[in-house]
Amino acid sequence: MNIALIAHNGKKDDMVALATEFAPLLRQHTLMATGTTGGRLQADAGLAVERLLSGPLGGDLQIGARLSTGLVDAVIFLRDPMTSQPHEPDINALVRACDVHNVPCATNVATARLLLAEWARG
Ligand SMILES: O=C(CO)COP(=O)(O)O
Repeated sequence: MNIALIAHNGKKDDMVALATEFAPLLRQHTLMATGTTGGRLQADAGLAVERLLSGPLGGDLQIGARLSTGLVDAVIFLRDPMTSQPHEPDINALVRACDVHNVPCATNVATARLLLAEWARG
């Protein structure tokens, strides 16, 4: 599967912890991420990740465009609901694209865990 991983700054530590815990599973898939998230996943979780643009520079839109053409099978997007983002329209566009194309999109750690645990089950 092609999996997109994205985390806002306040959630990046949570993303690294989640990815580290599920690293054996994630290594079996093709991973992409927005720029800064991808850097953390490479450096701190030891994962091979394709890094796209940073979110505020269009990374969410890149992932949304791929997803809309069938190139993304699942999204883990740890959004920070306590911090407003300059690129809120891009974020909404990505989440909307997931709904339009019926692609699983976990926006918090609890849901991400359910998804990952289900994939780990096979
Ligand atoms: O802003 C983001 C998602 O909306 C994440 O971007 P970065 O991974 O570059 O911080």
